[in-house]
Amino acid sequence: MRAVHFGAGNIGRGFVGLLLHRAGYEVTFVDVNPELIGMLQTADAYQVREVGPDAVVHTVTGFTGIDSKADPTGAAQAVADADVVTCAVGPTVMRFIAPVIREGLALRSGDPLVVMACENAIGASDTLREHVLEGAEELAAKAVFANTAVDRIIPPQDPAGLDVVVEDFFEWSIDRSPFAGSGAAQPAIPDAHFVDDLAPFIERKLFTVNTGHATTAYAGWNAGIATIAEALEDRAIRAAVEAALADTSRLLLAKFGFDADEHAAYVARAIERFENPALPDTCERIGRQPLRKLSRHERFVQPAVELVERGERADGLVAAYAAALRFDAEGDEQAVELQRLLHELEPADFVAHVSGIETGPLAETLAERVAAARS
Ligand SMILES: NC(=O)c1ccc[n+]([C@@H]2O[C@H](COP(=O)([O-])OP(=O)(O)OC[C@H]3O[C@@H](n4cnc5c(N)ncnc54)[C@H](O)[C@@H]3O)[C@@H](O)[C@H]2O)c1
Ligand SMILES: O=P(O)(O)OC[C@@H](O)[C@@H](O)[C@H](O)[C@H](O)CO
Repeated sequence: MRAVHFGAGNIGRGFVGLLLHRAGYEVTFVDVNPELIGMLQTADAYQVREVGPDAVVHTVTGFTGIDSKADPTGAAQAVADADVVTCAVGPTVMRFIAPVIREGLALRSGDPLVVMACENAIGASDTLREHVLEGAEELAAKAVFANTAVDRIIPPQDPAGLDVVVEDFFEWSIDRSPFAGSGAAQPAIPDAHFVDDLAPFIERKLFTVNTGHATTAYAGWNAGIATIAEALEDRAIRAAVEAALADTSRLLLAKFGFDADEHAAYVARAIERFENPALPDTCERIGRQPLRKLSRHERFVQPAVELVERGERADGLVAAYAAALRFDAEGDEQAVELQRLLHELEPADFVAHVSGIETGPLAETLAERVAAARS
């Protein structure tokens, strides 16, 4: 069985590539980083080293790499020949891999290709599908796109090698509904979890792990703290994280009917995972791409909108949004753009442009926070 995975970074090598290898796939990693691809082409194996109480060291073999910038035709042919295509390139990068997948589908014959985006975003595979089929609707029957939710904290790695250090926790939930009647079999990936309805899984993950993570990161950054674990030692920061997660918990319990105790345990486990002392993760990585994180369907604004629609307050999320406005990491293009927009746009225009809310009490509250962050 052959898999092509776009994005040979942390999640690519340390999570999706590993689970596909364990499922028996030969994995071709496609990336645009020539050094990384060179290592993937010459190495026979790399290790995924878990840290934590249930830690295991995994050895991944049977892979290769293709640089899609240098060899777009080779990458498209690999897609054409694959059983499964996955990606973990970042939600904003999916549109750049779409032409390669489109070209691969055009070359393909036989069963429909299974495509699964493994990004932190609701409906990422649907978004990828739109990009792939743009101007090429005739290819629609050649692929089945299934949404997924991926969860494993993987901090920045040593770029000189392929080995990856990861937490021992992982969860890969995949929507099984697109496979029914599609002509493509549900892939056999024993470490993944196929579900009939992905919404509770992706929303619980994004609005707990990622909301809590981002709240910690922005508060930590503003306090001059480098790591997530250190930030959580600060009582005020921990209280801010708890307030944001109290908001999302109210929403998730009301929306999906989760058991309250089980959800409280899920939240507590997420915070424990952030604190893992063996896995130093930075406020800069977790805060990366703040414009994406402040956008309409992301970890702060989406749950806040839904709470307000239900007649509830979202003060913890609003405070986290306000903290994010001060994220000014110099090496992060979106942080630079955020600071430009913050100072050039009127507050209400900033909220409309960045977060997609134009009117109503939440728009007004967020605009007040934007005005405060400008001064
Ligand atoms: N790291 C984590 O803890 C974690 C956990 C769950 C989900 N995710 C999600 O996984 C995705 C990837 O995150 P990551 O941490 O692995 O990032 P990363 O930066 O480590 O890896 C991304 C890789 O994509 C490659 N890339 C960029 N443009 C490309 C293109 N046009 N074609 C092919 N490859 C390209 C980069 O060179 C890089 O190797 C994101 O959506 C992220 O939100 C990350
Ligand atoms: O990847 P992002 O930028 O969407 O979010 C940063 C982190 O919160 C994220 O990578 C987590 O580590 C991950 O989602 C855990 O599963």
